[in-house]
Amino acid sequence: METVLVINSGSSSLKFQVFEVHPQQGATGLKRQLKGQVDGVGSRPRLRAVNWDGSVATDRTFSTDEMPDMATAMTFAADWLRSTQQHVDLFAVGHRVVHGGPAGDQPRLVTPEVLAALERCIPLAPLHQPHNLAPIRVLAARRPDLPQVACFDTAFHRGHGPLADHFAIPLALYEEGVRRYGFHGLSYEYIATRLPEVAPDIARGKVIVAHLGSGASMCALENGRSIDSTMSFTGLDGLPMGTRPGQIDPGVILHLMSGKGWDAAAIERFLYHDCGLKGLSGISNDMRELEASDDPRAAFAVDYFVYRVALSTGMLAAALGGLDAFVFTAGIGENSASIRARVAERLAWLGIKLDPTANARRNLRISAPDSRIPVLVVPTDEESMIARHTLAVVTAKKNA
Ligand SMILES: Nc1ncnc2c1ncn2[C@@H]1O[C@H](COP(=O)(O)OP(=O)(O)O)[C@@H](O)[C@H]1O
Ligand SMILES: CC(=O)OP(=O)(O)O
Ligand SMILES: [Mg+2]
Repeated sequence: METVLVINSGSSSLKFQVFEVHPQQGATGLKRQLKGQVDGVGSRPRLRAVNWDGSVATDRTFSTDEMPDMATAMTFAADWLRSTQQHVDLFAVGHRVVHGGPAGDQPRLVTPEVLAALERCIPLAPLHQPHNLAPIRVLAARRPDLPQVACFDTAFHRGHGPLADHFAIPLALYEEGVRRYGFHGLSYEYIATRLPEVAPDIARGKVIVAHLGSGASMCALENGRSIDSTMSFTGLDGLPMGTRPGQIDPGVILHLMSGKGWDAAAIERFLYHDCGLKGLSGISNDMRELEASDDPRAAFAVDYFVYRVALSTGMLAAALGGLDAFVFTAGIGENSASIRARVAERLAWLGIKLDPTANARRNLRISAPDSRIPVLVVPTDEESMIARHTLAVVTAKKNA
């Protein structure tokens, strides 16, 4: 049996899937065999994987001492995968690579030149890119014959018009690559391919997708294409996240530098690791822990998150010039009925109204029948999007 292995490391999780592959059947020739993740990295690490039939392949919790960071998460997951996948023949490996840079408008077969270009993007995604590239490098050294495909979070947004793609800074910097790239593109692309299947009535319309996870952003889709997004040059912009502040006045950074004498490394650590839900609450970056806490600082951090999702909805609805549907996805969007309810309450002025039972059950449609705008929960699957791209890129190369 030949397989495609997909690796996706996020800011608090490492996700992987194994697909059986039949290249001659094209995009339909992928069948999921195994789906797993290490989540809660930094709070309560857990490695869990399920087989294609839903049976549990492994389920293990770790202390934060045993698994302090994403690098150790990667080692535990790789060791476990090696032990279970001894008899399979790898056809290709697909990787989520968060930053594709100015040239990253589509998935790429990894070559030394591609890898070097992606390494230059590390400063633009320090929380993700090193973990995205580490397994590519290890596999390239061990198995130089094995095709590897890099799929970029930024690629789906590369069709943005110039108004959405620029900062108001001198154009020379835009030419150097200082642009509003946008991220979570593999997730938005997957949702855009899912909507015609699950909600054909709205799939071609103006849709806001809220990808609310440890990293969080929102995207304005029109006819399945990205028009604008809350994240920009790096994954720091837009919504508050587990440990990132989201939109912040650059004057704060100047103040940290000249008022408090912080250097670039200290500021980078602060912005990527100490802000967001963790910074505001002083308790945790994990939404589950904040929702379970009765500490007022936890409640404030949750309020702030909900407020900023609602503000960004107004902004993206303006970018679209209207709104036909709102979609929740990712860790928080798929699993927290209370966050969905609270966001919807703040959007009542748009005519949004949830059906509490449908929301509690996480139905596909969670809006009330008389809601002016349908609200959906569509579970994302970045890995299956990566598997499809990987199969297409490798097959095209073999047929060339
Ligand atoms: N039942 C739940 N209620 C609230 N938040 C949840 C729930 N399940 C998961 N989450 C949150 O989802 C986030 C992780 O989302 P995910 O999309 O997997 O993140 P990432 O890919 O960025 O690591 C965490 O903040 C976690 O607390
Ligand atoms: C870009 C980003 O923030 O990704 P994640 O949500 O997986 O951390
Ligand atoms: Mg993610």
